[in-house]
Amino acid sequence: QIEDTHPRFARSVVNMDDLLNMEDHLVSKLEGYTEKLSQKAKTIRWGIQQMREQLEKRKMEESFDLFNRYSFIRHMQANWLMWKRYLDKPVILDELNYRKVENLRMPQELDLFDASEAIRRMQATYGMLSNDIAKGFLDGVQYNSTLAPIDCLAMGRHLMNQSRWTIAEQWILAGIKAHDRKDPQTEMMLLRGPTKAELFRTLGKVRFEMRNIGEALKAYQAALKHSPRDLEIFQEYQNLKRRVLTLSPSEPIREEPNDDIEEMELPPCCSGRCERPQKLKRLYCVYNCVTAPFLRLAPIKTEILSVDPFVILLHDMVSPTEGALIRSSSKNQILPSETVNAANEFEVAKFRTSKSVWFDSDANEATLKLTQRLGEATGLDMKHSEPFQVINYGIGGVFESHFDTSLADEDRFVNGYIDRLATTLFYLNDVPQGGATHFPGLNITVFPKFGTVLMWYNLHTEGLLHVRTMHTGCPVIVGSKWVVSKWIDDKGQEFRRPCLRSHLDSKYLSSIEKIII
Ligand SMILES: O=C(O)CCC(=O)C(=O)O
Ligand SMILES: [Fe+2]
Repeated sequence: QIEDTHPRFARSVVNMDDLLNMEDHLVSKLEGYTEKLSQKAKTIRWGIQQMREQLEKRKMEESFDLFNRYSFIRHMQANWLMWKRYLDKPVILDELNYRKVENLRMPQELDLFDASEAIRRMQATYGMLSNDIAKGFLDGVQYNSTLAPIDCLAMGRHLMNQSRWTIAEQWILAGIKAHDRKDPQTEMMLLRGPTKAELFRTLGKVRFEMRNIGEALKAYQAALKHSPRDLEIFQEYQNLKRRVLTLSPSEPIREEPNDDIEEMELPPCCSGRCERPQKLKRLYCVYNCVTAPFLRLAPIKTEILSVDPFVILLHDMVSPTEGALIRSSSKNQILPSETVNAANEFEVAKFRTSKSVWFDSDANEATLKLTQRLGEATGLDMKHSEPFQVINYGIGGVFESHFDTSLADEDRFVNGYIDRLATTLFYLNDVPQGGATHFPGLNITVFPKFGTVLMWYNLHTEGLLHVRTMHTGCPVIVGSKWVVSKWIDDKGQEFRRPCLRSHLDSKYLSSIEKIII
């Protein structure tokens, strides 16, 4: 059981600084250790040289006189004893000060699990091949970094634990290819492996689980070819042959998880390369100068992405100073994001892998300004809105498809209950690759751009949930993603966005939809 306060390193980039500092500390200590080691080697080399010189001298002498003999015997007895003691004495690792290291927080198994899941989801969403990822080719872009065989094997093992055999096989084959690429390997890399035999043996295991018996046996044979004397592999191979003989066709296979569900959660158009529906193509931009008097002086560039549901982009809504202030003040407070589960409890879920922190609207100068600007740009009453939530996603970070509302339609009009009428998402950085906000029902994919706000109504004008507002925070491929969300309550906006029969009557509203023409 992991404590609640564990930093979950893979779920954002903000704790990466801690990890880098820790690595820096450890490396410096290790450096101190190697200095001591080389000092020792230097002393030994000096001793060898001394002894060789003495030895040569002694060999040249015709006969051993008393002094010579005495000194030689003393040398053989005492000096070698001294050397033995010196050689036996370990070069103390106290430099590393393990106790201190233990106190620092090291990534744990759970962090590797998070990181592996992030790659799995990213791969599934963008349809990437394992071997491409291993070679640094990510969704059409070639990067100058690769994954080592050991990383590919770790991915393979992670997927095997989830019975995802097909993709596990792909990763192990990528590991074998990475091995063949013969990137320069240090002694340490060779020491920790994996050997090619280990990779083939794992391949054999996966293929057996897939009931691809012929190929499983072949993989084991390849493993034995690379390590003919490995008793464990040999025994496993023998067991497998025996198992095959007794394998009944009715024996159940450990089935792979259902990918159709996965496609719902991680929609295939996060890349933004899917065709937009025809009726969404004739949309337009306007300068909004109508939802607040101040906008007559400084209109807001507003781009309509969809009329029904109403989805828009508001441009240039954050200044660089405001963005920097929000990001820097959230850094020390940000924690793994929580969501509400079916039992109405908060939990750190698998389908939302980010870190976040709440800020009141008047938390600082920047949040005050953003609140005011958002009120003007939307024509809605910010007194009836939730605090800001600052969110950071790390690599592979996602928020799987969901709705932002929390009530069922029949509960929405019960007195006292408040729901999220609109969502506003401020993008606080340009994400180098991936990380779009995507609406699977509309095929709209919005890539983060600093200072832009994405806004939509979750409820249509009759107050019911608009099912096409389902949306996804797509996996980040490269870099990290900073967003700030603010949800606007339905309660309190009755005069600005009253109930209407149709969104086509929007001209009667005082809120932002009145820009629809
Ligand atoms: O990060 C995104 O793009 C979406 C975030 C989101 O949907 C949410 O916070 O509810
Ligand atoms: Fe959302």
